[in-house]
Amino acid sequence: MGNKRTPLVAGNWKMHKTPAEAGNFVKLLRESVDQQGGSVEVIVCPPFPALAAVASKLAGSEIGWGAQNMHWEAKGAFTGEVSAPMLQAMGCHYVILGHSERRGHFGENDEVIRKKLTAAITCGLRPIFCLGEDLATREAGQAVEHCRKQLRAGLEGLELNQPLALVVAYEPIWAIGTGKTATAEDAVEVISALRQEIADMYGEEFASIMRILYGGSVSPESISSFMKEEMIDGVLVGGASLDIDKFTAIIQTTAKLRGKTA
Ligand SMILES: O=C(CO)COP(=O)(O)O
Repeated sequence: MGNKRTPLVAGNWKMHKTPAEAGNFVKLLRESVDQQGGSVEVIVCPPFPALAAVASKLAGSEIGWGAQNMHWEAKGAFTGEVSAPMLQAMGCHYVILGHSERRGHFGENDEVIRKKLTAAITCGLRPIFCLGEDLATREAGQAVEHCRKQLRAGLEGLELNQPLALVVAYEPIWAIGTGKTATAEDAVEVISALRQEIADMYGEEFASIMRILYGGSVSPESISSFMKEEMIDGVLVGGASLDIDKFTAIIQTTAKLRGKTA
């Protein structure tokens, strides 16, 4: 029974780890979680300077990697930025877009995020499109509507040829880095609404295949409550993905509860 979606465990390292630290980490990760036959998809998203080290240590492994941001133009006079073709040339499969830290600290709005999503997909990168409400919005009972709106705003006019080209991550802002996770029920409520929205935009079949993750203070202790819910297709992990034991434990619990056998 259940759905056919392969669970995804993604580590967002944010602004952590030098190239040497990142290389050592993924070497250990490879030793402990590679060779599961793709029952769980695992990726890490290091900062830009560590991408080359990660790519070289993970070459030929089942573990993938992605970036945390990109510009929407392919090239040009944009000091300090990197583009989708550059990330693709580094072997990135994924790019995190729309993260609340980009929205909050760097002023990224729906229009910017939409342009980035389009550029990434056009280039063959899979965006992990993050969205989520702040505490005031949740307390006002507006969480579901807020997230639906963010999803629609990001995807407006976006052509998707296939549902695996995009991953959505529900990350309530009040749960990020706070040690306070949403309950699995909270996450299921929002994620079900997002899946319905995807069905309205792209059709039921699309919505049954596209993956929607939860993120926000995910830990070895909380992972099983999320992975018991068929509606949640994996997790986007911040702090706990920096620690090899914690990240490995999260992956192993996900494999145990939800791993797909080929
Ligand atoms: O922002 C996050 C992942 O993108 C979540 O971070 P934490 O797991 O540290 O709360």
